[in-house]
Amino acid sequence: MPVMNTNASIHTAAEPRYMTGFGNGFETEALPNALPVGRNSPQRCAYGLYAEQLSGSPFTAPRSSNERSWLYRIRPTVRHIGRFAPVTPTLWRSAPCIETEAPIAPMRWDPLPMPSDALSFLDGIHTITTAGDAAGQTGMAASIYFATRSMQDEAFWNADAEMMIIPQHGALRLVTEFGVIDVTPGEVAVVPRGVKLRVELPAGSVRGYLCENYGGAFTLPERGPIGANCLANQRDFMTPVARYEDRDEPCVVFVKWGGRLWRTEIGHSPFDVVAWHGNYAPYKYDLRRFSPVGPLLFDHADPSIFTVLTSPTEAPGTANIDFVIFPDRWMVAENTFRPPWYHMNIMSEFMGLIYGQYDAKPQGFTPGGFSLHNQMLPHGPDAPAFAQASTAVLRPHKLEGTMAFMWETRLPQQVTAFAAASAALQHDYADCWSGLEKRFDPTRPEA
Ligand SMILES: O=C(O)Cc1cc(O)ccc1O
Ligand SMILES: [Fe+2]
Repeated sequence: MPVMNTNASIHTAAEPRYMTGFGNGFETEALPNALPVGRNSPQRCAYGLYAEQLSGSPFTAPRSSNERSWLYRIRPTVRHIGRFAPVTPTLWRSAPCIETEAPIAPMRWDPLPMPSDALSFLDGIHTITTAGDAAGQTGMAASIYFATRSMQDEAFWNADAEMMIIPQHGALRLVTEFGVIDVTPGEVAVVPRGVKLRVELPAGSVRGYLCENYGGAFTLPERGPIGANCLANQRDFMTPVARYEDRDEPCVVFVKWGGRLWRTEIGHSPFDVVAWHGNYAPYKYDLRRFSPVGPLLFDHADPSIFTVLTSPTEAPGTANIDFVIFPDRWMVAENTFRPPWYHMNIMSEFMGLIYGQYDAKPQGFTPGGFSLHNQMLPHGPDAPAFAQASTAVLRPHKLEGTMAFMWETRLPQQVTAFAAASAALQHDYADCWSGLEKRFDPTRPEA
């Protein structure tokens, strides 16, 4: 049965409504019988709507990765564009972007302060790292976003990337062609490539993390021996019901295409989809619904056990991006150094902290901050974390009120000039390990 949403108002004040599931063939209509039954392209669509397909994968992609939706809209998207003009570049960058010769090192930044000037979500994207090549559909960009004003009579779509938005401070209302999504810190939203959106701020200024995924669309990881349940469960993903605006007022449409931002002006709202069906649609997920599975007796498992979503590559098990979280969980392993081990990794790791404290870095990694542990560069718990974890009496212990995340990519990440020159860069980051003195004593095998 199609999900009915008869609220055809242009206003977005009403609470959004969602359908649940991941990658379903959803159906939703904001007016009764707006969706054609049993076919995609009738000779004439109901209500004088136009039918349009949005393809997220090549037509011929295997069924498991084939993504497309059918949209029934007031005007086809070809009528949502005029002549495009380039926008004066902001601090938003795309790969490839090699603009600094900053020496290789583990890097960490304090939270960037909230700007005081009027910034929309688009104005306030500050890119920190890029990897791969947007045109080659490989790699990613990690940015911090700020916004101090809602987008109004403005819309945009990202032709270069799927976007994962992780609010860290403040709520966002994402008005999309497919419907409206509200997200707050603790939740994440994913907007597929090509989907138009407007970002509103229902409760004031915001800050958060933005991942642009140039590669394969985020999907759920394989579950292997874990079986059918736990980790991120399909039913906890939420996709909005159809909602449209029938509004003939001027609107500026921005498009991120070819690593540049373009703008065009039209005379109506592009959020004019009255009904849609398909499996290519935006969604949100509450990270607190993730059911962690971990070592129940001894040792520290690889962080891949906490993968929420993965962007695959052609190479099995080799992600373009793994989106991994470190949520509340019990630590129970016996005779174990419980925090992450010291390591070097062929993948490169961008980390952020949404709230709380991260066990490997009790100091210096604060909510809103971020770090980069690039390909094959060493890192691990700081000296205070080592001292604590290697001497603690090991009882079951709950890590509570914490939510760190990692975007881990197979590719090296390039730091932008903005990030390299930022006053928030911690030049003394490496000092957090300087207390790890030589402890070796060949006469004391018992340590
Ligand atoms: O470096 C980090 O803090 C992230 C991380 C966590 C973990 O538990 C194991 C490996 C890893 O890279
Ligand atoms: Fe790591």
